[in-house]
Amino acid sequence: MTDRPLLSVRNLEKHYPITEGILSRQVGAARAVDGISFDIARGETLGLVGESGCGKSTAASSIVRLEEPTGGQVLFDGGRGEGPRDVTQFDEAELKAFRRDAQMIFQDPSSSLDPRMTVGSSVAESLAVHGMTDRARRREIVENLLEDVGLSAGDYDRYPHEFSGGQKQRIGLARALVLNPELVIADEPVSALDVSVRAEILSLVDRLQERYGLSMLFISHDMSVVRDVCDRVAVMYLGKIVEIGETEEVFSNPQHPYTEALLSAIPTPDPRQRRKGIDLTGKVPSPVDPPSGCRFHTRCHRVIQSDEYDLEQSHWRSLLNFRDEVVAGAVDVEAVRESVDADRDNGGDETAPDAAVEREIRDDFGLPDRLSDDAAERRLGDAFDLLVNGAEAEAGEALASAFVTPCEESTPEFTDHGDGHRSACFLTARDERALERPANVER
Ligand SMILES: Nc1ncnc2c1ncn2[C@@H]1O[C@H](COP(=O)(O)OP(=O)(O)OP(=O)(O)O)[C@@H](O)[C@H]1O
Repeated sequence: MTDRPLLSVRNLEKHYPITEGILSRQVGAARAVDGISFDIARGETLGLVGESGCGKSTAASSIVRLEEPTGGQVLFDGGRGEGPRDVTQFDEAELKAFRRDAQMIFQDPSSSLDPRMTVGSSVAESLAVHGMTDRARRREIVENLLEDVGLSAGDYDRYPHEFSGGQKQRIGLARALVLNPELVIADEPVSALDVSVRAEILSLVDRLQERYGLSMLFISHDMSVVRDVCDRVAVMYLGKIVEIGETEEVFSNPQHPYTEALLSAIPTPDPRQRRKGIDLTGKVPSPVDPPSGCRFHTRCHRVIQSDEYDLEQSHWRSLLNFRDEVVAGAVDVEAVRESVDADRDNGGDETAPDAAVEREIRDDFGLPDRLSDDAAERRLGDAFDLLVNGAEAEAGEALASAFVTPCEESTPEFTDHGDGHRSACFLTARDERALERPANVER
């Protein structure tokens, strides 16, 4: 036994080429996993959480090389006493041996079960593939394992269709454990299951992890699931890890606004415990053209204000949303004008005055009729004058030069909060710097 982690992922990257034309010329790349690093200790469960599309599954399949990583290292320090070795450099034979030590569990257990094979033979199959020729011994191991996962030895000869979703996932667990792996990567193992059986499967995973001394990478989009089974959690957003730390610490003291937003989405029976309405609207942007700087800045409720202004935070967020939509040419002023006209029911001869159109657009974006900061209001007003007069591109330029957040200008580095808790956000970096200053220096 050593103190070295079982798995060390270093700057792992998976960029999918985007090609065009009959010659499949590469015109870009989807940076699904864009330089992530973490360790998993022996016997530890690390959760990898984030919304759909953040790159969690791609990270998992790149670690076990179901997909070929395009960069970085995956150092595995398995029990063969050879020390940490880089999975990304393994040849076929080494990869086969590694895949015995590192098993995956998927969201849909049916996908890995052959409907024409008894579940016992399905579970026993990999024993045969890896050289166990004694059929009776194989059967004995599998029958014991079926009992370990809460099924019975008698289930050996039954077929997948005879089992419920939860039972099939138990079979999935048995299949993953049959070769006595050191690492299990579980990709959303309970997401496809009825809520009523999720807790059972999660507590089974927890029990098996302890009993078999497994290290686990547990992938989920659901923070509440992660809390139950993980020692530490890594929060992933658009190909990057934005926060990592011990589960209790991350849950009680989240440092990254994205973590905060994910936590606020957990339903709690006690409304007093609910975190204040953080609106995680919209989808994760495309990894083909991720936002500059901090990738979360386009959705962040704490996006940092420019020093020039002092606005209510929600108005600053709205201003940036408005700016981005105008720059993207996505604000249809004429459609707004028509709808204002229709509402006024003025017979259609008179078009809505610009002021009414502006009010409607402000309303759509959650912008007040007048911003509290005079300088910001002046610049917003100027942009509206251009916009309602059909000069959309100029309005976009005016907004883009007037309203800029430091979050989009450079990429935040990790700040260390102690005990391995780290987050990559300018806000926390700024707070830490402020704390380091002597007390007599004004913040
Ligand atoms: N073969 C591919 N080619 C191009 N882009 C891809 C490919 N596979 C995945 N992606 C993109 O990579 C991003 C990450 O996808 P991934 O499935 O890893 O996310 P996820 O967090 O696991 O989400 P989900 O839970 O929905 O699977 C997505 O934007 C996805 O569209």
